[in-house]
Amino acid sequence: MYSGTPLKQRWSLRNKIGRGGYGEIYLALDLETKEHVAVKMERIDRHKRALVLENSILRRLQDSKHTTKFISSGRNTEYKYLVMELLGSNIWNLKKSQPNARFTLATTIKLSVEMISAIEDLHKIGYIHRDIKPGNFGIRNSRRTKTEEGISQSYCCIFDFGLCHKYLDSDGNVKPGREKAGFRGTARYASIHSHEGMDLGRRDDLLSLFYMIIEMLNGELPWHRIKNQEQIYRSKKENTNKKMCKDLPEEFTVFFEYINGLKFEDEPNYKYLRKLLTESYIKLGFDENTKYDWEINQEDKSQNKKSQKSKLKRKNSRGSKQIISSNFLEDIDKKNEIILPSLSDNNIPQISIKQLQEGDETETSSSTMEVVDSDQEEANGGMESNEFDKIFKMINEDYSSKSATTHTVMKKTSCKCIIC
Ligand SMILES: Nc1ncnc2c1ncn2[C@@H]1O[C@H](COP(=O)(O)OP(=O)(O)OP(=O)(O)O)[C@@H](O)[C@H]1O
Repeated sequence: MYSGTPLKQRWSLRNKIGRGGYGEIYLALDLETKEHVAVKMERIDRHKRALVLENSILRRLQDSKHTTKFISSGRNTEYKYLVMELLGSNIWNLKKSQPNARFTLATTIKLSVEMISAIEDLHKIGYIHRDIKPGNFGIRNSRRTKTEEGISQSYCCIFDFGLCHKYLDSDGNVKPGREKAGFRGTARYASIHSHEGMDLGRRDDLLSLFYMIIEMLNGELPWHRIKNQEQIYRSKKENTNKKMCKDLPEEFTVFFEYINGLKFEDEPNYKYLRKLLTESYIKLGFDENTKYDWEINQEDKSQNKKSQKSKLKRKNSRGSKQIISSNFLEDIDKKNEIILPSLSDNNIPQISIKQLQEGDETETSSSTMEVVDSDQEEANGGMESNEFDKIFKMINEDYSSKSATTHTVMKKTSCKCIIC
């Protein structure tokens, strides 16, 4: 774990918010702007140099609304680092926080449409992702725009480009598929082609997305509890699209059949796929004002808080002694507090930083790539979702009291409190 001085005298690292196959991600405070950012760190002695590839791809993707904003990159004596926009929760954590750990059809379709755009943007710059999974998509909490198909978007972002592969040659042609390629990605979401050692193409990112769609809707995939890669493969073969799409609108079957019919070199018709899902969305009676599940839950919670607060006010004004359930009195439970460090940071020692060069990119070769297991944590960037919840809750609290330099106090569980 990094415990050094602020990077480039500017980014002061706080909590770890993610860890993965090759790096660790920290919440950091930009001492100049006082904004929170995300910093991905990779040890300098790591020979696979995934962060260099990630840095290069992220810079090239800056015209896309579906990825994080690049802020800076560099290295010190021990680490390479990449500073980027901080997103909210990733999709895995959001899904886990919903009742039965699943999304409604409306949310799943909306997210899927955005994910198709995110994947398309990456493909357009000549790369395939090869590790499409819920832990690699996050939500940007800013205003939304509409897609060509009329659905609101610009909300869901893709990240983690460390396993990307360039599928176009320098003339912009699709490179011929390699006869034999090793397994790539995360077993739970990997396409059958990946299990079979075939070279991966654009279709495989979409096939992984299809598994994600089923998981978002059902909460789990049929092979959810299987760890062994070979058994996961067998389960994927047994659970045909017909079985998995059984209770879903017919557009999902059409979606699967289309991507399943793509050949290695085929360019997917992303617009067609978005249109299919949007049609199903409209048929089901949803429209652009339909909210994401977590927005509805948040609204419910804040409505509850408001009504409880006003009830409390009324009762207090009558001068009575009350025992209340204190979900909303989160900031006074000293027994369960988490301390968010002060926003002010003085004493910043000097540190020498060398910027990464734009062309300093490496394409991770198949022989050196890592196989990522389908472990639950792996779907989520290596962190338990409750760890994320605490941290992102802290950030929200922090923003609401940003001018203060004192500590923000939060509670972990609900309590009872006597109000006099
Ligand atoms: N910009 C960001 N804002 C907020 N959270 C982020 C950001 N980037 C990454 N994370 C969090 O960190 C987790 C791990 O990030 P990322 O997938 O980039 O790391 P990794 O080392 O490549 O992981 P893996 O090996 O699991 O793919 C993500 O799931 C996400 O929750």
